[in-house]
Amino acid sequence: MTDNHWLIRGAKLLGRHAADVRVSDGRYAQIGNGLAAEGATVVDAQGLVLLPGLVDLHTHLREPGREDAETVLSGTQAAARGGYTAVCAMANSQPVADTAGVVEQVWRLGQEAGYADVQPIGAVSIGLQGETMAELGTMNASKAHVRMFSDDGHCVSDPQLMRRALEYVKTFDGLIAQHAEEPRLTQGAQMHEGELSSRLGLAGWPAVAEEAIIARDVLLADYVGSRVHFCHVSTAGSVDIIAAAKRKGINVTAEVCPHHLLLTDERVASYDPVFKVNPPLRESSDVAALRTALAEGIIDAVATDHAPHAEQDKTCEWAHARPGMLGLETALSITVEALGGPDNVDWDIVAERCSRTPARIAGLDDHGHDPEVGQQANFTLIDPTTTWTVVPDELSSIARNTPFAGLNLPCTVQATFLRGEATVLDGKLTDRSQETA
Ligand SMILES: NC(=O)N[C@@H](CC(=O)O)C(=O)O
Ligand SMILES: [Zn+2]
Ligand SMILES: [Zn+2]
Repeated sequence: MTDNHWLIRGAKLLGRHAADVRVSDGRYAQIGNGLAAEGATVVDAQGLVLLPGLVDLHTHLREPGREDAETVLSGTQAAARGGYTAVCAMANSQPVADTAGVVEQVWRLGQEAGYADVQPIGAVSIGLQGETMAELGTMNASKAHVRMFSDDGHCVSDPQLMRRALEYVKTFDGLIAQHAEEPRLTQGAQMHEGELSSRLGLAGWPAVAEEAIIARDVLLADYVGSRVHFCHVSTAGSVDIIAAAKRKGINVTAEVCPHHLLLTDERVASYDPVFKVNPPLRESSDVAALRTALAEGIIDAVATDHAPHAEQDKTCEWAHARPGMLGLETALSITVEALGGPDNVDWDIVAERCSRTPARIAGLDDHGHDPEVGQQANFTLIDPTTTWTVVPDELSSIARNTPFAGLNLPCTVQATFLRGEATVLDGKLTDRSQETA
């Protein structure tokens, strides 16, 4: 059923004043008080907070290649339930998204599913091998309009390749999203290197392996005059380097993941591989520094690094388990928690870090806008007064590897609208199969 006219009644826009919002033919049509229903479907949004639809800079959708862990459909359904209207899909699929063909396929699958816009990220190097630059220009010129490139899962560790890639993307105002991990410093690494790794006898992944690459790439971005974005920043030392770079006016941006804002390496003591992730869970001093940096804007955005893994790749011995955890359906709740909880959070900062800024970084012009007549109606409605318990089997993702199982979290997503159509209503996915035939 197509429903083109909606009246959202009484939502608190950006958590501030309540207003009625009329949505017609995909766009905001009227914003005011006491608007008449006039044939529109009415959504009672009293007490709900309206935010621009969230935008994820870092999602692993696993299609093509590992549809047993996630598909574009299941991943974007998880996104919609998490309040997202757009996700950037990482390139480490099988085959790797290193050609126009693969990025166009992923883009089209997103459009067909109809739950969130999928913006493919292209690989920097062919096959993520870190040797030969992929055809960035061809991917940019394709229907998928790729502007962001990343070898995520791997670091672009060769400084010459990184330099050339930065030079190349500069020609079309693109950017490189770096997974900062000096591979020589993390060989065999199983967890954060610190007091606990020594005690548990697990090989360490030192903070300096991340910080050394971030420092190098800040210098390269400055030298080349191009843009670098740092994925999943996890240490206090990285925050210091990024802050210094920004003070100098160097064009760098950074994201932090919800799990790094909430969890520490102490979880590893359970040897439950659900807590294994790259970069690893760090120390409480890192968590504190990341929270402050996010609140202050030194870290620009929250990104999920949603990394679904099939049961057999996660429910095994720690050393053999794949790194990565689910994120899309829990990110908003954890961000609110990390920014002071539902009673104290500044919703404008949530909108900035989870929607406006990531949309700007990714170049998604129709996303990340506050309600304004004429803009595309991409938004989400959040109930800040409710809490929910994370039950893995109730998530929309195919995979089950959430590190937050059993946790009681603030805020529920009541509805999400993509281009003026509900993808989630009353907390449940809508049927989108008619929309996209
Ligand atoms: N974060 C992870 O631990 N894993 C990611 C890759 C990555 O983001 O580096 C994955 O693709 O599973
Ligand atoms: Zn990564
Ligand atoms: Zn990732």
